[in-house]
Amino acid sequence: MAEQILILDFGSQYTQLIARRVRELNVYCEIHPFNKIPEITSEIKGIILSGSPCSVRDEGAPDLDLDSLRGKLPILGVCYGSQLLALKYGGEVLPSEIREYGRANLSHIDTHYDLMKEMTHGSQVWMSHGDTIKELPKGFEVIASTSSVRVAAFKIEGEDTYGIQFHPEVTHTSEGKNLLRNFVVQICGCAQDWTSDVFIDATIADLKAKIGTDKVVMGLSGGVDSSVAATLIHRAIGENLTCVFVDNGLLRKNEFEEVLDSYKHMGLNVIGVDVKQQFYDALEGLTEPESKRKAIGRVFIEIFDEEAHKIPGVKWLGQGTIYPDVIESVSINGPSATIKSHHNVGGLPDFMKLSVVEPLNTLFKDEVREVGRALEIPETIIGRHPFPGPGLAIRILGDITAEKVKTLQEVDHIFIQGLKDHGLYDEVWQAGAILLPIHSVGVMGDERTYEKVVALRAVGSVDGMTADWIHLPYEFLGKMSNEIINRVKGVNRVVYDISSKPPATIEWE
Ligand SMILES: Nc1ncnc2c1ncn2[C@@H]1O[C@H](COP(=O)(O)OP(=O)(O)OP(=O)(O)O)[C@@H](O)[C@H]1O
Ligand SMILES: O=c1[nH]c(=O)c2[nH+]cn([C@@H]3O[C@H](COP(=O)(O)O)[C@@H](O)[C@H]3O)c2[nH]1
Ligand SMILES: NC(=O)CC[C@H](N)C(=O)O
Ligand SMILES: [Mg+2]
Repeated sequence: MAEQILILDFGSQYTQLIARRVRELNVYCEIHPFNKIPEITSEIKGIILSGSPCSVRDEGAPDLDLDSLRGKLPILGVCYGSQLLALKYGGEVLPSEIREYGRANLSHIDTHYDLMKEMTHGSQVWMSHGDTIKELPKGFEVIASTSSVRVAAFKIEGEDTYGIQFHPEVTHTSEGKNLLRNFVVQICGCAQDWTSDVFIDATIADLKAKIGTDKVVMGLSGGVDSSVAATLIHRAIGENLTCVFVDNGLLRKNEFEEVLDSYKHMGLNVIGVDVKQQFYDALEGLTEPESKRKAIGRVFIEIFDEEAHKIPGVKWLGQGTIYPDVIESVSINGPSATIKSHHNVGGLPDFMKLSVVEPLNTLFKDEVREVGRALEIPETIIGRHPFPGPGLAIRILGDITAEKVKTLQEVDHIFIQGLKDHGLYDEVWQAGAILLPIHSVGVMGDERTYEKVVALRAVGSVDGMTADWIHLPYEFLGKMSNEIINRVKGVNRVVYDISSKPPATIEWE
């Protein structure tokens, strides 16, 4: 892989944003936990120390061996990272009188320093801290201040080590991108040549070297991630790739046929397997969300294993795993709390004697889409809303039956088609319908009804990590409600989900 910036994570909610901003500068970067620092190879051009929910004054606060890094390559400490630098070398960090959260303005900037080049007086910055650097160690110079924070930025004399109290990665810091560019390009000397094309060439070469003449079997879902991953593997090894598209009985209306058809035009070798009943049997009677997810994950693996055995010489299982899936499973204190078990993360069971190949496990969703477009994958696939592997099973609250799936497929179809017909589909990052396990009373044609409730959900997001509900036009929502209640038997009430993530999640289970 090309030159890169290493981001050491102390657990800040903004660490992923730092990575995104650096990549937007066409510079590759990776996030690693502060206590699992990788080998510092010559490809690493600089280090960013992230913020943290911890205080440097806490007993057992996250710490690392800065002596082994300082002076060897450029370092930028952000918030906690800067406080750690100050404290460890003899400075003083104290609780600030007021917890500084929100907008502030740089009242003093020393633009002689590379980090501060082209930053303007009064520039808005985003603060989020409870501690403040009262005294800097000897040899540390203040290079920017706000009216209430004297040490808003510092540099260590004679080396490219910097600290900033504010968060350049947050868009509320109006010149944050300029500051990060100063660090990554001026100070670290990165060439800004990391593009989709570079990624594609390097990945194909890497896949060729790794897989050689072995055979690969891969689960293909019609979604963006697996389609892009399969195309990359196909470019690398051609006919030695076999894709398997599983009809788990939890797909959307007509999806199995439509997706198989769209892959025909892409030259991929795709086998469709109809194993609906196997999934329904495994799900029978299960109501608890995690039990449902685990059962689905298990059957998926069984099916892939069966299919792999049908192809002589298969050594690899291809997966469409992307970077957020990986980050979520390696937090700084070991694996983070399991919020939802994604069925494709966590390794394969022992009985599967296959190695895993995941060409997209360093990319964010929007980057995957960019790569897909560069590979000229049809927009009908690249522009698709994400759809979870466990499918409608996590949108049917309670137990799963074929009849409930049928009902939800009809509702989902009306909603998604409605979004397309009204030019709203591309305004929305992901949308779907949820079948609730409750009945409510209605009246239809003078008759009392006692039928099911569905919820509609449409969110905006960049990478699914955070999301906001979309303000769909009332007229549109009204129309959808009418159509659903009139056309789908057994549904007499429609509600719209107005929760953002966090504190809710996109899927209900
Ligand atoms: N119906 C399916 N048949 C075969 N493999 C599947 C199926 N559903 C999911 N998978 C596998 O599980 C992986 C994870 O699914 P996930 O939904 O996260 O990604 P995706 O479907 O490729 O993309 P998207 O997030 O855009 O839907 C996929 O990359 C694919 O390898
Ligand atoms: O392939 C998948 N397997 C899963 O188990 C899974 N769970 C959630 N999702 C998708 O991930 C994104 C974030 O979802 P949540 O906010 O519900 O966690 C949303 O895009 C969800 O649709 C999944 N995708
Ligand atoms: N955002 C941060 O890194 C905050 C650092 C530390 N927890 C503080 O409150 O000052
Ligand atoms: Mg999917």
